[in-house]
Amino acid sequence: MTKDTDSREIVLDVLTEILERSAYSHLILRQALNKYQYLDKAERSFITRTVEGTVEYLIQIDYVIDFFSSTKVKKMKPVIRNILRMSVYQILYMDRVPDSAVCNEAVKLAARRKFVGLKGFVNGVLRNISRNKESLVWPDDSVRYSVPAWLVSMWTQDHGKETANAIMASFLENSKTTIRLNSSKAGKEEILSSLRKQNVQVTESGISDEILILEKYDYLESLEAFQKGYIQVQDLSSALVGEAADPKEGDFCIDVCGAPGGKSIHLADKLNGTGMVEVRDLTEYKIGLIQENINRCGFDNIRAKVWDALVPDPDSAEKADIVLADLPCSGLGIMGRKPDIKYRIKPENLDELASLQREILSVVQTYVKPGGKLVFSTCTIDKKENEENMTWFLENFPFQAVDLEGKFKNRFQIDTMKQGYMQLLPGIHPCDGFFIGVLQKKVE
Ligand SMILES: C[S@@+](CC[C@H](N)C(=O)[O-])C[C@H]1O[C@@H](n2cnc3c(N)ncnc32)[C@H](O)[C@@H]1O
Repeated sequence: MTKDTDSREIVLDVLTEILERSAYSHLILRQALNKYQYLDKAERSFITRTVEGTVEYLIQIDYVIDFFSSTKVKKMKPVIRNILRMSVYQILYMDRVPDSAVCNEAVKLAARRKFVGLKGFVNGVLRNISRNKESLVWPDDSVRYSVPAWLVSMWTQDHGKETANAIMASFLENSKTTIRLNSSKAGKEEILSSLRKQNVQVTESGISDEILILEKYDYLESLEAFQKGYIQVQDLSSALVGEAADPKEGDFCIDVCGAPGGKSIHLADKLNGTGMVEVRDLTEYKIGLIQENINRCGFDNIRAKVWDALVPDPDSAEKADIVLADLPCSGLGIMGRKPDIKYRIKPENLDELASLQREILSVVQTYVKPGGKLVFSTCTIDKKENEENMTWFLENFPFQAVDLEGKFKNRFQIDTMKQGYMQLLPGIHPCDGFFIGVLQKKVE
C-alpha cells in the first residue's frame, strides 16, 4: 500500500464509524490521528479535511450522487456509498488531487474492500460528476448549505431568510482556533512572545483583547503557553459568558454544568486569586477533565465535584453570589465546529432539551443569594431553549433581568440586551451561536 492509499483507507474507516454507526466525528477522528501518529503532517491534514468536509457537506454530496447514479445512496452498500461520498467531496471541494486520481483511488479502494464487481459503477458515477461539476444547481437552501430542511425552515421563520442564510453559510467557513488569555497568570506580551517563539501565527480577534486566533501549530499541548496554563481554548461567545457574569473579587460562584471547565476557569481567572468557584458535572470522568484544566492552569480558587444538577443540594441554598448554568443543549450554534450535530438532533429533541433545562434551572436558582445572579447560557440557536426559557423563568421565579447594555464595551448592539439576554448568531456576530441570559434574584 502506498502512503496515500493508507490515508484513504483511514478516511473510509472513520467515515464508516461516523455515518453508519453514529460515532462522534471529533472523537473518532482524534482517535484515528492518535493511532496513526507516524503519518506526516500533509497526510494528517488530508484525513482531517476529507472526513470533516464529507460530514459537513453530506446532504449536498448525497444529492449530487443521487442525481448522477441510478442506484440511490440509501440503497448502496455502506462501503460503496462512503467511498463515493469522500470522493465527491474531494472532486467538489479539494484541489490537491486531480479528479482522475480521485476516481482511480476510489476504484482501487472498492476493489481492496472486496467490491471488485462494482469498480465500473464507482468509476462511472465519479467521472460523470467530475465532468458535470461546473454546472451543478442546488434545488434549495437545504442542499446548498447542507442543513436539514427542518432547520432551514425553523431559522427562516425565526430570523428571516437573509439572516438564516448568513448563519448557514458561516457554518461552512473554516472554524478557527480561538484562545482566551488567563490574564491573572501572565501579561499579554509574555504570552504573545511565548507563542511566537514556537512559530505560532497569532492574530488579534479584533473584538476582545483577551481573545486571540491561533494558526500554524501542530499540537496545542506542545505549546509552552498552554502547558503553563496561560491560555484556554475558548470561543469569543463562550468567553462572553464570563464577561456577562462579571464576578467581583471574593465572590462564591457555582458552575452547575461545568465540564471541561472553560467558563469556570474564566471565572477563577477573573476572581484574581480571591473567592471560590465550585464547578460540578455528572460523572467522575467529566470531573477528571475539569481537574486536568485546573491543574494545568494552577488556580487555587476553584474546586470540582460530581453533582447532578437535577438533584437539590440543600447545603448550597442561597450561598452563591453567581450561579452559572451553561446548560446541556442542542448545540446548533457550534454546528460549524461539530458538523454531525445537524444530523443527530431531531425536532423532538428541542422540546426534550428545553424541558430538561427548565428542570435544572428550577433546582439551581435556589443556590443564588438574594441580590446574586443566575447566568444561563447555551451554545444553540433555538427559541424554545433560549428566549422562551428566559421568559418562562422570569414568570416563575423571583428574579429580574439584568440590563446588559454597555456590558461588553459596546462591542455588541443587540436589541434584547436591555431585557437581560442576547442571542449571538454566527454569520451576523463574529463568533459561535450562543445564548446568554443574566438574572438577578430579588431582595425581599
Ligand atoms: C455545554 S457543556 C458545559 C461546558 C462548560 N461549561 C465549559 O465551558 O467548559 C454542558 C455540560 O453539562 C453537563 N450536564 C448535563 N446534564 C447534567 C446534570 N444533570 N448535572 C450536571 N451536569 C450536567 C454535561 O456533562 C456537559 O459537560
